[in-house]
Amino acid sequence: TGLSRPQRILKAVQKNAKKGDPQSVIAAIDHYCRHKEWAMNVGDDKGLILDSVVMEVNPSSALELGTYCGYSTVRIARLLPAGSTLITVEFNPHCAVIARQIIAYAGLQDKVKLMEGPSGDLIPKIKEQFGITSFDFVFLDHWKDRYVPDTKLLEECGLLRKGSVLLADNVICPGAPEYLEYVRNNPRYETRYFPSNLEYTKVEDGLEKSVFLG
Ligand SMILES: O=C(NC/C=C/[C@H]1O[C@@H](n2cnc3cncnc32)[C@H](O)[C@@H]1O)c1cc([N+](=O)[O-])cc(O)c1O
Ligand SMILES: [Mg+2]
Repeated sequence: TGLSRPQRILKAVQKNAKKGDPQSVIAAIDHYCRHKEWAMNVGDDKGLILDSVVMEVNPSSALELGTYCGYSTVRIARLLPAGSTLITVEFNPHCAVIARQIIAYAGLQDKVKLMEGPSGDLIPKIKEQFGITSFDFVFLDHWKDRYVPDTKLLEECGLLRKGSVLLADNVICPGAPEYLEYVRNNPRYETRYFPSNLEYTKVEDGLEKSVFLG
């Protein structure tokens, strides 16, 4: 059979982006997914909101749940200060192998640690494995029914501190209703919705930014 969608996205990067230039990698994926073949990257419109929150937080330690092809991994890692680390979690080995190549093509492999496996199993291992005490920033973009259990797990594992910022993709489309219920009715979070559109479409979607109050 032919190439998979992640493989076609990697090919578009190798063909159209400049090695070591994260912005050109982002532009190559956005162009391919807008004009050739849709894919579930956070995309350029919501990506600008992601960028602004990452720049505001300026995290030393960041976590991404759901790497997919590494598009948002590149978006986040390119903005991290020197010496910072982004841990990204992906359980599909085929996606992981593509994401590693896209992250390396952007020249960001020294800032990113990709953990292969299910978030529910890996989150409890992060402290011991990476010596991380807590995350300044977390981007949730994996299966939408995992947002609540993994947020609770991050709390239980002591990986959130007063001021940690959670940013969740797709809270409108495909939707994460339980997650919105959880953070909006929880005195331990200060939460705000950033309206936008589903990647590469005119469909309404947005990001929910939630600050953990400790
Ligand atoms: O379904 C969506 N995202 C799910 C993302 C899934 C990605 O995260 C991994 N994953 C999942 N649970 C995991 C647990 N642990 C590790 N990796 C995990 C999956 O292997 C996949 O690579 C989605 C759908 C649309 N859409 O319009 O339909 C738009 C979007 O922006 C989306 O993000
Ligand atoms: Mg998404």
